[in-house]
Amino acid sequence: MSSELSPIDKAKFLAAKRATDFVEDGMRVGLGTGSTAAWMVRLLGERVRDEGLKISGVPTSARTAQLAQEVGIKVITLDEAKWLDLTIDGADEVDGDLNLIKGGGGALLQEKIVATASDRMIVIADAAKEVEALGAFPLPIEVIPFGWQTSQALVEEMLISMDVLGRDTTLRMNGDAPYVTDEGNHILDLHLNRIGNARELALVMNQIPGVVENGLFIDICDTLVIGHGSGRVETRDINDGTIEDMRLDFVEDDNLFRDISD
Ligand SMILES: O=C[C@H](O)[C@H](O)[C@H](O)COP(=O)(O)O
Repeated sequence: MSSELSPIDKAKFLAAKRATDFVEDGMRVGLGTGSTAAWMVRLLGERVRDEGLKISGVPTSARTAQLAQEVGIKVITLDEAKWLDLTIDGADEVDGDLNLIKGGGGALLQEKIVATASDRMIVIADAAKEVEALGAFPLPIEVIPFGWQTSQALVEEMLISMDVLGRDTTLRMNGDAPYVTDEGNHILDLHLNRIGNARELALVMNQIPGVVENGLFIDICDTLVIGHGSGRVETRDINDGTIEDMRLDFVEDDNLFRDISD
């Protein structure tokens, strides 16, 4: 079965596997969204089943909630958890300071709330997600449906006033209809190419009426786990500066690899 996995899927799996080592009995864990995070949820489900690991999971989307329940993780709400020990999530881009673009899968709002309410955020990714400067991946901006075109115009005006080079903004679609997030909102994707000052842009975007949240995660990620198709896994922690470089065996497990599509 593993031979059917592409190197990029192996990389995602291995990053997820290393990150689950940080999960301990009794923890309240934020469960991210996306194809990489889905591996992590499945691996935690294995540990719950095989080792009797006792954790409570706070999912960051309806689809992660469903997967977590399917694999036997106890699911609670953020309000029940109040504060989390750890959140593990994927990312669309990560720079050298561990700042991120997230929201390619539309879950940025819940993801940012959950990650911010955690003692530690671990991001898991394949090596292709590492960039020198954020922005090649379109930046998602979640807007409320009411007056979204006005919000879009205000976003574009703001980009001009900030001298941002790429200013093309598009409404994310789901077939013929606008994409709708779990919170009932829409998403504008900003095609910026390269973001000069991500910190400033993140603050400014959230001042625009109608904007609920943006996909820039600044100073939120503590630890980055990068997987490679070769089996190499790098773990970098921004707080203590540690870097770990290891190799993990890729273990075939039919149960694990079934139904991993997200
Ligand atoms: O909204 C989606 C999330 O931010 C994901 O974590 C992000 O898009 C990465 O997803 P994937 O692991 O599928 O590349």
